[in-house]
Amino acid sequence: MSEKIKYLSGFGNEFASEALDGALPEGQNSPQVCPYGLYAEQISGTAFTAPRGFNQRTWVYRIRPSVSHTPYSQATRPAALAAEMVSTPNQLRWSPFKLPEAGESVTFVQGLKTVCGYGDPSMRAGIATLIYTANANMSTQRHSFYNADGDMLIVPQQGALLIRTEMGLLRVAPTEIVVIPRGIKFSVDLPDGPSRGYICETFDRHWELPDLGPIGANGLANPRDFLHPVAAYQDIDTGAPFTIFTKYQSNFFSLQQAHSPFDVVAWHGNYTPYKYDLKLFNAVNTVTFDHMDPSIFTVLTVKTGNPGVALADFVIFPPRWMVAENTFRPPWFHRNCMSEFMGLISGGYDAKAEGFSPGGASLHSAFSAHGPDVSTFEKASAEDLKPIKLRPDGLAFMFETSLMMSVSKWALEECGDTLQKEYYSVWQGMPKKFNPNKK
Ligand SMILES: O=C(O)Cc1cc(O)ccc1O
Ligand SMILES: [Fe+2]
Repeated sequence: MSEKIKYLSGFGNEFASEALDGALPEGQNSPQVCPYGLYAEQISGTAFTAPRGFNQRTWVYRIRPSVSHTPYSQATRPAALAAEMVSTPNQLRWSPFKLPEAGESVTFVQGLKTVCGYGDPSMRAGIATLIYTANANMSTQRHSFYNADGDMLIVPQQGALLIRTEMGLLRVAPTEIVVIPRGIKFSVDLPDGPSRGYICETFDRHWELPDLGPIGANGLANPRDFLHPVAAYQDIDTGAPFTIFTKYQSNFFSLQQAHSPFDVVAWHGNYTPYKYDLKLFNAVNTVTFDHMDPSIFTVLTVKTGNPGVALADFVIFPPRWMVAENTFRPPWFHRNCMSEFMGLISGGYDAKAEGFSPGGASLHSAFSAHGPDVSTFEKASAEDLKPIKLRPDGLAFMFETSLMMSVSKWALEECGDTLQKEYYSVWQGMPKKFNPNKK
């Protein structure tokens, strides 16, 4: 795969793409006979009757209709995916999640592990935070996957992902993210070898750009920087069968078919995977004083019906200038009704002097206190407040949810010493500074 992959840019657009000239029917979706003998198929990502501004569907024109397959059968679910969950309000932190051992072969789907979450995809309510660690290509095994339960916002931390989807190809490297909406089939290869990353799975609605309010018409993640695939099809119906895995009601099923599921020659619509490079995020923040709420760094959001309350916010902490005067610049001590899962793509993070490493994670659940560790507090209370460029190599992110998440048994017990049992100690020994005689 050496040639450059092409993309269509925009957010929420009606796109149209054809890999063969004239493969898209003109002026209608389902003609009596489609060009080139293709089958027309609609993929609906919202209810047929969703209001226009929310309605998402794509028409695909494919070599065979998706329904030409043998029955689904129960498949083995990856052991740490959607398994047993435990309730705990403890502040938790994990060292970098371990990559597969050299002798193991683990694909992206086989390497999915639930860290925390809450809800039920059957009720279309909830969220899950997953980690993937993988070292094997899905395409060589003719494996693909679709998630009937939720959209997946994938944050690669180590290694690029070459993702073949029904709508075409995407290459997604660390600093980029990709959203695969529910129901869309995809297969992941690992051109850089062993790979790791984070996933926010949302069981309701879809990701949107946040409103900008007084910021105005531009800023944060700009719509034109979101990239969608162009049609690219495989016409393969010989050799080994193709296996499609699906997660459906948190269970795993698989089906087999004799032809490639990536046989879409043309498509049009607004229900497609897309990627975005976080380096293009146009950060906005204070130019006077005080540390702003992290919502100022929201890249994408999944709303609830409750105004301003997100099922999930995807927030980043990018390299940026810090200029606030007379201000404690790192994140303050706080307790939040929302739950905060954080990951680190590269570099470091301004609230923690050490222990929060790229490929690791932390969870600060509803109302569990957290904030700067002792050494960060001491340093930031004494530092000279000249303008500084904060961590040119640092890229942290947060999945913030209004739900109270449980934590998987795997993340609490089975991932071994990855869980930092002494995390609480970073806040022990905060010196008493109070002196009623000195203001
Ligand atoms: O807890 C964290 O580190 C995330 C966070 C960052 C910030 O700048 C303000 C609040 C907040 O929860
Ligand atoms: Fe926080």
